[in-house]
Amino acid sequence: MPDPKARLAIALDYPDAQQALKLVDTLGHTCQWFKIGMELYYAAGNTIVRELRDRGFDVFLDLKLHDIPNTVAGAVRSATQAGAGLLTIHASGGSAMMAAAAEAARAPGGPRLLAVTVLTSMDAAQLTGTGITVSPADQVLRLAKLATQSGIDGFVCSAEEVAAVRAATGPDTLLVIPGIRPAGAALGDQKRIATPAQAIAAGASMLVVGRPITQAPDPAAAARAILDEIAKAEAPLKK
Ligand SMILES: O=c1ccn([C@@H]2O[C@H](COP(=O)(O)O)[C@@H](O)[C@H]2O)c(=O)[nH]1
Repeated sequence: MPDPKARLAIALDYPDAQQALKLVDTLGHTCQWFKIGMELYYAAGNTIVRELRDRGFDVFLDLKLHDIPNTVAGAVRSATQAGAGLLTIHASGGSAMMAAAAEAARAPGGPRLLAVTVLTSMDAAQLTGTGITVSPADQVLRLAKLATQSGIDGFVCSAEEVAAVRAATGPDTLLVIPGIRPAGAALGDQKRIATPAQAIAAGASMLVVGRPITQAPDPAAAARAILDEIAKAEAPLKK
């Protein structure tokens, strides 16, 4: 059975490195992957990426790049220098942007690229408001196929779409799933959600969890409970 630690990324959504590292220290080596999003990266840049790498952790840089191809390729090269293992771009940036990012990521030490399809905070009504009148599931599949053709390694989608994306893109595709809420957890701004067990059973490769851990009274216990849930959900798939 794969180590459940390899299947969980903790979202360090903090305004500065000090608060982020306090949580990292609280968790000890319960977890292996930490996700740095825009809030922390704009405050602490590549310094926090290197700090986590120096402590022996893997870093998922969730910058959701979305710009013209030349600019995104340059951003991928900058992220490569910091040593991030995973980096996100927005699939809605289009095939030329994704192909330029994929080419830049092929440099030695480059990150695996994940294309964000439809944000898990969006439901059908919000998607329609942006002018996209197909369902979130259809839009996720459309963008996943486009990203695959553009040379992208994996996708970010919700647990609601993961089985369909897995069927369309194959067993080796990296499918990373945020919007994870253990039973009874507050939804916050997330709309397309699932429990850790549901997401793993549906075919997720890796789960992203932020507030259910970072805002828990005992973050290390919350992380351990999610790792246990992942391990139990994995077991039936291995029979
Ligand atoms: O579609 C997406 C893409 C990225 N995210 C990020 O994941 C975490 C989720 O945090 P929670 O506190 O567990 O809701 C956060 O950093 C988002 O930027 C996402 O939620 N949905």
